[in-house]
Amino acid sequence: MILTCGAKTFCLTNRVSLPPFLAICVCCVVYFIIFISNLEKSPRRLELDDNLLTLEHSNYNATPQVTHPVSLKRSAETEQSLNRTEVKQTADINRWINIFVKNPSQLSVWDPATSPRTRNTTQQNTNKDFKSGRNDLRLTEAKVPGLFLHGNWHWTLTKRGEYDPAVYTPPAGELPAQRLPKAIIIGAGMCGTRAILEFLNLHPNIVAESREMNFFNDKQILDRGLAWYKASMPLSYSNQLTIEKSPAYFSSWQAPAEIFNMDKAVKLILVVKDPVQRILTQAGKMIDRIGLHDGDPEHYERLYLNSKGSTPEVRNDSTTVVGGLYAQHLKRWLSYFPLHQVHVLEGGDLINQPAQEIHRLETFLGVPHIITSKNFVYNSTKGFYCLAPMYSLQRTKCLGDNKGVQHPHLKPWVSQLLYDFYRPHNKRFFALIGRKFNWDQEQIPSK
Ligand SMILES: Nc1ncnc2c1ncn2[C@@H]1O[C@H](COP(=O)(O)OS(=O)(=O)O)[C@@H](OP(=O)(O)O)[C@H]1O
Repeated sequence: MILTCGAKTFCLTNRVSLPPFLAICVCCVVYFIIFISNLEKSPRRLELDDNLLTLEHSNYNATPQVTHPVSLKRSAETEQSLNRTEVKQTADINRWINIFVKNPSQLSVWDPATSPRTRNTTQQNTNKDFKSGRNDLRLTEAKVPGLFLHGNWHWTLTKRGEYDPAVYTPPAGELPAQRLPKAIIIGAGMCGTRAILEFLNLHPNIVAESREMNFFNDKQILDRGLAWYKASMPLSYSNQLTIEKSPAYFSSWQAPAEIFNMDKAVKLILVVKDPVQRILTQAGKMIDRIGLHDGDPEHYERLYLNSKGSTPEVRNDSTTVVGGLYAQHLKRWLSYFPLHQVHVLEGGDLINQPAQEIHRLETFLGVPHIITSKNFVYNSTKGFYCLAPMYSLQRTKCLGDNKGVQHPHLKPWVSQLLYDFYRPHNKRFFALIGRKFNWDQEQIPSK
């Protein structure tokens, strides 16, 4: 309407005949629509841990060779604009990127003109996207390494820096697939499970699922079945080993049997630390989370002390306390798995000498020795070893702020009570594993 009126006025004042002018207007409108639709397909930034990769896209309706690099950086703006679905997509993307980082030689630019079969598949995905009204990046359905799709665009991941092919090469011609874990970090919670997962994930032959799946300890999740569990795992090649960590498995009644049913040859990793220090981690986390003061012990003491009677006792019904009864839990595991299938490491050793502990784990897992002390840098602010940058653009990566929390100070009599409580349990644990750790009160490092 507006267009016609405007055109009429323009024609009358300028003495131009109407049809050619209308044709120009229609062209402008068409051009405008094309411009808007291309805006929708313009590159979007994705959340990534490291400024490590370049994502390129090209429109396969246009010339596939024309690519537009997009640097990926974590940014507050991106994080805010992500809705829940997109966050899920981002997690998928990060999982893929994990594979790509480890398998750079498999990266390939997809040329739809020479790959008609893939194009058909991807076209279907694209249609599905449009039908469901979703306009997010789809990665999970892309079957070609290095490629994923968004609308009419195909995206190609390229990386800066890569593993030396002498160190790792994926099997020729193989596509990555999701596999059940061959090793599981079963616990114990608060003892360094995240550090082990992150450190092992440096290894090119190891692919770690970063989420705690809690599959074998939770009946409701277990009911989803092994196929669901497998489909939740990251992509890997056949010469890689998938690992998962869920610290709740260790104290779970059902987890040992269920994991045995999945794979009786699965390798189990158990990290333990002085159970009193473990309690302090839990108390420290509570203080941190709800902003308590060290001087408000009555709040966090409830985690481990029962002060209902006249004399306070250690609460042997609290999960915080029970979590440190290592012998009790390990016994259940050993009724399914032989001890040589369980690698036990001490949390303090992991903190002080991560490279040595990971070296032992590499032996246990049967992967080549690749991770060395060069992969770690001590961060004096954090008070822990962090991951050294692997590539020029990467920064040092420490574990999150919820690791290495400030521990509250225990009153001497409470400390005595806890050490006396755990001593016989620790003794049984040492007898089970055939090793002894220095978990006596005198040995407590001052934090
Ligand atoms: N390198 C490095 N950086 C940071 N933290 C490290 C590291 N290595 C081990 N740890 C110890 O990990 C403790 C937390 O254990 P988890 O990761 O098993 O906790 S959780 O169960 O997943 O919540 C955590 O316990 P707290 O120090 O008491 O917070 C750390 O001591």
